[in-house]
Amino acid sequence: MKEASPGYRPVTVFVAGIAVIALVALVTVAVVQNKPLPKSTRYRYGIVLDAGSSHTALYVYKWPAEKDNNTGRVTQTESCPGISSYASNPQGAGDSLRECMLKAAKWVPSSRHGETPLYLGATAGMRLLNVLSAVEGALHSYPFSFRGARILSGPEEGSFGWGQATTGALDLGGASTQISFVSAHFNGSQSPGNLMTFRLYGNDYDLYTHSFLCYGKDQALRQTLARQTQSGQSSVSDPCFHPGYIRVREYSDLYNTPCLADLAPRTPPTNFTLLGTGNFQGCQELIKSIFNFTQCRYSRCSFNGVYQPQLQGSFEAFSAYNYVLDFLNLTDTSVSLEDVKARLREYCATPWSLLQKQHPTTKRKYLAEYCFGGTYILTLLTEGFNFTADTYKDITVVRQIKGSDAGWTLGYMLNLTNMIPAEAQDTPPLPYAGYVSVMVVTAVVLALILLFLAYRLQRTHCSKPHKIV
Ligand SMILES: Nc1ccn([C@@H]2O[C@H](COP(=O)(O)OP(=O)(O)O)[C@@H](O)[C@H]2O)c(=O)n1
Ligand SMILES: [Ca+2]
Repeated sequence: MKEASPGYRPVTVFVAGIAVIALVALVTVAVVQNKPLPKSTRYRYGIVLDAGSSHTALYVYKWPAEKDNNTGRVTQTESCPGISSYASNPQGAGDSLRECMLKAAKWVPSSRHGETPLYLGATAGMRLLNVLSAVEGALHSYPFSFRGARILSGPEEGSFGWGQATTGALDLGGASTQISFVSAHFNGSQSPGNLMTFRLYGNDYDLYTHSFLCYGKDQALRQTLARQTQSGQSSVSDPCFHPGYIRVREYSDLYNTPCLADLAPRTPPTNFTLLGTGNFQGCQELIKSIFNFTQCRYSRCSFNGVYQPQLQGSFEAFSAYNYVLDFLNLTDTSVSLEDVKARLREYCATPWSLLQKQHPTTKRKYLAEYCFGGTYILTLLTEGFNFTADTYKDITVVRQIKGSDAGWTLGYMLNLTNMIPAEAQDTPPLPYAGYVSVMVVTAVVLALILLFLAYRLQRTHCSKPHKIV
């Protein structure tokens, strides 16, 4: 009997060869071919300027380049001066955004500048077209893809700030305030002007939304001052300011707003002296006087004859709701309305001199107005929007919604870049890491099977007794 030859059979060599080639090929494809994009181009960016009544805010958004539907993370924000204050100096309005825009140019990788959309949306009191056109000119000079500056309508301002079907949005700005929510009792037939319809992820939504111009925090305050100066008083005792607060204000300055058009006394003195008395109750009465509750031609109204369906679901409150309630330690809405009132009663009565000592770093203008702000918020929510002791708990005060700064800017950008998905998404593609893992595991398993097969073939070949021919 002749000993079996120790050499490999060609079929064994062939199978083992295939195994090695398969392994190398698959790992190569997985690792080399599907290399992630270089860091600087892995993301896309979008910039939105929110030209509000009190300041302009810049938001830089960032999302993975392969997934336009995965938008929504705000990466940087910056506050620039308000462009409305440049009404008489349009050139200055454009220049005022320079610092903000230079920061944006640093934050967005330069290879992405040219394709990064840049939008400016102006809200509420910003109907100053000459300023807007100057700003447009200035924004064209940056390396981004500028897509225009425009004024948002009230419904747009309200509805783009709304993000989740079950959660309403409450936005309190300086010039206007917005309320938006989905209500089973609303289909637009009662009041078509308050209806915004959306198709999102395969569902249709009928959103109720209303923007109250002149009922933002600053314009509401001016309205209360107007109530107290209608006969050209030279001194005013204002319950919404702290005891000991005293300030001389100019009539021309106070009445220099469309919200108080035709209300200015005919021959007022130049100035009036504002004296704080720090009385919550009195402040609330004064604030109530700027709302009209008497006329309503619908089944139900909020105020000023504006239709509002029954409140429904939870709410997220942001902007000045957040600034003011955060300062007053009142963002916890599980605190009862009675306790909120007690806190405001005590806070408004705090002497101005003491308050300044307690908060040396807070901007004086803001500090002086938190008593008014808190009282206004409480009154707007309960008397205006009809929140009750019970439904007040449904409000969450937020700075951010789902990781993005709360507000209308993200919705505005997604809408203008056609990135709001109307239909439900297909199963999402495998992320890069998942893809590589699947490829490597498949390759290794395949190679192991083939190597095992080769080994078995070789063994059968060696152990089988060879026939002697
Ligand atoms: N840190 C801040 C910023 C703004 N505010 C006030 O919050 C209100 C809304 O500010 P905003 O800039 O969101 O208003 P708009 O510019 O959108 O009209 C204004 O009355 C500001 O004076 C504040 O109390 N604390
Ligand atoms: Ca705003």
